[in-house]
Amino acid sequence: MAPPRNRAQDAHKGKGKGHTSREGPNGRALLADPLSNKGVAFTQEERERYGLVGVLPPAVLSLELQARRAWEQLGAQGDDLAKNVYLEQLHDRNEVLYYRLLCDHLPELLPIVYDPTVGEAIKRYSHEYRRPRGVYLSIDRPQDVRPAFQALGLGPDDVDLVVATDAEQLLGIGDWGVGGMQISVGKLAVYTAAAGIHPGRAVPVMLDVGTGNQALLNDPLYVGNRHNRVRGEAYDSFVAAFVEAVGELFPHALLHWEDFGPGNGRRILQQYGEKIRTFNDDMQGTGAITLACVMNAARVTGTPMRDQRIVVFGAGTAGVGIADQLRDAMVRDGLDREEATRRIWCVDRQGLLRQSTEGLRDYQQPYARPDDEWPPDRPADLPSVVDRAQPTVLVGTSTQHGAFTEDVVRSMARHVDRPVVLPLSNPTEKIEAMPEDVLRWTGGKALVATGIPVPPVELDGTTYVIGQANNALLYPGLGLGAVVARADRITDGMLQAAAEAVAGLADLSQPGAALLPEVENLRASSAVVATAVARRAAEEDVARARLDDVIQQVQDAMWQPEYG
Ligand SMILES: NC(=O)c1ccc[n+]([C@@H]2O[C@H](COP(=O)([O-])OP(=O)(O)OC[C@H]3O[C@@H](n4cnc5c(N)ncnc54)[C@H](O)[C@@H]3O)[C@@H](O)[C@H]2O)c1
Ligand SMILES: O=C(O)C[C@H](O)C(=O)O
Ligand SMILES: [Mg+2]
Repeated sequence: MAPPRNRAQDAHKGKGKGHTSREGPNGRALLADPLSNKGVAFTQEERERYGLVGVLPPAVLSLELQARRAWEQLGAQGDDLAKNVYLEQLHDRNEVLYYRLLCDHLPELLPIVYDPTVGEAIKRYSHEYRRPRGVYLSIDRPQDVRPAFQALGLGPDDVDLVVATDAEQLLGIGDWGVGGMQISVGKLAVYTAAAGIHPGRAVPVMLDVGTGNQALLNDPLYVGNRHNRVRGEAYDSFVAAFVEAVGELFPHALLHWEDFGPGNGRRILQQYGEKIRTFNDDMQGTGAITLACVMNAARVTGTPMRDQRIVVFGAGTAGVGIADQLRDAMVRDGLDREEATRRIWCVDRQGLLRQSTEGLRDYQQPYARPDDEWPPDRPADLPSVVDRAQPTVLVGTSTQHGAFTEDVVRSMARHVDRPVVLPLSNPTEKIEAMPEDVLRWTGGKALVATGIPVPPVELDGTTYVIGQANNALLYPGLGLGAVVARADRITDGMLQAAAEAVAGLADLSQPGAALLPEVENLRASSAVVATAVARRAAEEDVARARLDDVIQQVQDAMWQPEYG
């Protein structure tokens, strides 16, 4: 898994001696190459060898001291968006230093490079724009898809991972066109910080098919395609050209789809999911992390999976992805598919989804309740559904801030002793309820996890740690496991193995314990998840790599933010 054109890493592996300009940039060009740049950490010998004499101030600093300086500079930034911009600039200058900072301060910096600040960075993309990062593909120039990847100068064995978005449904903030590049970049940063995916072997991609966001179309500074979203056949053949180019040029790469609209996202997965190494993070990653959460809640409450009653509010990409995985888990716990489906109530804009509901989408259909069970004249809004269905678990993937009102949560708590409340919408301004409120309304009885990071809540002498039910706790390990195993596909079994591994890492012994492992331990937990995923791939016969010592192979595959 040698990195392409990365002098710092080559040197680490003892291949760094005698480099000439033929093998990589020298002089000032070397400082401009973020994967090779060490800045003032270049030793005197390296400065002489690489044509850096007189280019740098004389002192040689260690990575630790550079990280201390960067941390100081970061602290001087005015707000979280400024911190995000600062970190992205560092990312563009010196990747080892960037990841060193990220790995050393994951709980503090994940919210800056990822959710929730990444939402702000997406919205401000064209205004904060400084440098490009990743591959931008335009639907107006499908002939450029292949040359754009070829221009990376990478060979067939050089890429492990491609993260792509078309930016139609970014987090809960909707369509932000080319600004969506920041979600591909942010997801990859998490892959590297959390699971050691090599930053030089991962490619963020923006599939610019236009935008329906009028404000962007009217903004003279907007740097994306200035037309409405293209749909239909042209869209599908653009996506097909992308999949084909990646498959041919980088045959071992895992293809991760992020923040597509529900129609396209599901269709793409149906088309390619069985054929290539690919997954949709919002449907499958979110489904699996939520399953981990519910499995642990079931441990705490003592209510087995098959007895759960689940209300999903917001039956879109994430909501139905979650419903699917919870249903399958109930089936594994002894129910038949029909019984399991009947234990899930999906509520969307139209209220409870019923067979007669107008505008039902195909992926919602399996969860539509029979009309004789819920007559058309019965109220079907969230409070009525909660009141009648008496759920043990309430999932929020609606983007509706405050939708889990005091009434709804109290009504749930009237029927179950320990209600499981999961307001998963991101970023902060979209969350269905804040954990502090949910805990207060239920006298500390609720088990809560959220998509965004939330500080612990103190209530009546107990500290409630809020697990972050964000796919970031799952997809890095899933991806690393698939890469190590060289899995042909991402199977349901691999997702299930990832969910079980994450669930098993949470310490549920204390009152107020989080339902999920702490972000602080994400690197260690991603390795455990990757090991479980790779093993399952081998069991299911989709692993192409020989896995003699999976634990060691996972460790060996994890890139460390260190200079060579
Ligand atoms: N925590 C996580 O890991 C995670 C992962 C994926 C998505 N999410 C969050 O989930 C939310 C939804 O994302 P998505 O990709 O599924 O989007 P989506 O557009 O596919 O789905 C949202 C659904 O909510 C419905 N909805 C909108 N307004 C509603 C209302 N007033 N009442 C009921 N339903 C309503 C929409 O009709 C749609 O079906 C976002 O905020 C996203 O950040 C969280
Ligand atoms: O990106 C995240 O933070 C989680 C999820 O993929 C989302 O779309 O909200
Ligand atoms: Mg997403």
